[in-house]
Amino acid sequence: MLLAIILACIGALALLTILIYLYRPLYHPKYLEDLYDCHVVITGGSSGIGKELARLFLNEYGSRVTILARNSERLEECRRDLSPNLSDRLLCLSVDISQSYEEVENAIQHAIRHHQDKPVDILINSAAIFYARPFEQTKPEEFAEMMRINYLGSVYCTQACLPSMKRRGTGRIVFLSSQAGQLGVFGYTSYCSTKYALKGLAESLQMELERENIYITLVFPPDTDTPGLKEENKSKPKETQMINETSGLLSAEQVAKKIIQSTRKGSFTCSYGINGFLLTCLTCGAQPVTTVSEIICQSLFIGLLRLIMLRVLKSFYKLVKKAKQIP
Ligand SMILES: NC(=O)C1=CN([C@@H]2O[C@H](COP(=O)(O)OP(=O)(O)OC[C@H]3O[C@@H](n4cnc5c(N)ncnc54)[C@H](OP(=O)(O)O)[C@@H]3O)[C@@H](O)[C@H]2O)C=CC1
Ligand SMILES: CCCCCCCCCCCCCCCC(=O)[C@@H](N)CO
Repeated sequence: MLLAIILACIGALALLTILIYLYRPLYHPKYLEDLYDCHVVITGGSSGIGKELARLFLNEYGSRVTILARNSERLEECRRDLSPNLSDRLLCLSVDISQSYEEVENAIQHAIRHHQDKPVDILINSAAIFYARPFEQTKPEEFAEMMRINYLGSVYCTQACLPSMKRRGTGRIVFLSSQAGQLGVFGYTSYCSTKYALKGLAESLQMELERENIYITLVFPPDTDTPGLKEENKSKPKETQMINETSGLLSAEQVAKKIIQSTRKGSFTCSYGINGFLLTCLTCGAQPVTTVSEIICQSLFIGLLRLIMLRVLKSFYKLVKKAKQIP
């Protein structure tokens, strides 16, 4: 009996070794050791997660930072907060990333000139708008606006930064998706779609850019304590609130720190907490992998995770039904 168990274990180990050999990670990004003097462009860097990222890059790593956002007053306030001594390492530019590609391109060119012709090393697409609202209460133009900012804005910024990355054969591009970019949630018909769109963009783009040594990170945070979330909470349907609560609430600093870590590693995905980890494992589909542990978790657990997810989903459907009865 004992012998049979030992043999089975050895067999399983051998099989696993062969599998690991056959299924090596798709690519091996080089770890970004030195962030000092790196030029980091952060869209939506005047608030929330983007602002926290700007703070960390500036103060912890000594990087050069360019922030793009619309509201000039908020940008000015952000400049005073992050760089009270008016360092020229921080450039804040007022631009709407969703309006015209030319405008975005001019802003990026301006930023490169400002930072002593340093091309963009890291682009972080954090700018977005979001609110939770039932489908029928969302106007058609609101769907268009959200897609323009959250999706097209990220496309424009990426296109404007890419040529200089390609020329040098190095670069990192980050897209802020959300756990709501991994599953549909009550009240997020417009928002989820924009975040799902980023997944298609990121996967296709990584296939084009891996040979150029440019790596993409797709980030899936749960609710994060930011001015954007406070605004969203003012009119959030209780169904959305209850579903989101199951994944907890993080601080912008927690989210930003892990984004920097994952970007340095060049990981394709960046997720948070146990729910985030399981959700990312479950929804990996045809995403690229960069580590053996991802391959093992995904191949061993997806079936089981699907069963768990169906239970979770059932509880969400129940909760939504119940909520209709509560005035
Ligand atoms: N907070 C959360 O719970 C979660 C957030 N996320 C994602 O993380 C990212 C950051 O979120 P968060 O920090 O909460 O957001 P905030 O609402 O706090 O900040 C959004 C930033 O984007 C900028 N922005 C919005 N529209 C435009 C535009 N058209 N052009 C340029 N800049 C724009 C805003 O500045 P201005 O208005 O002045 O232009 C602001 O700086 C978003 O992509 C969001 O979807 C993901 C999961 C959870
Ligand atoms: C098998 C694994 C089980 C996993 C459980 C899944 C729980 C999902 C909760 C969904 C939370 C969505 C948060 C969106 C936050 C966001 O993007 C907004 N705050 C921005 O507006």
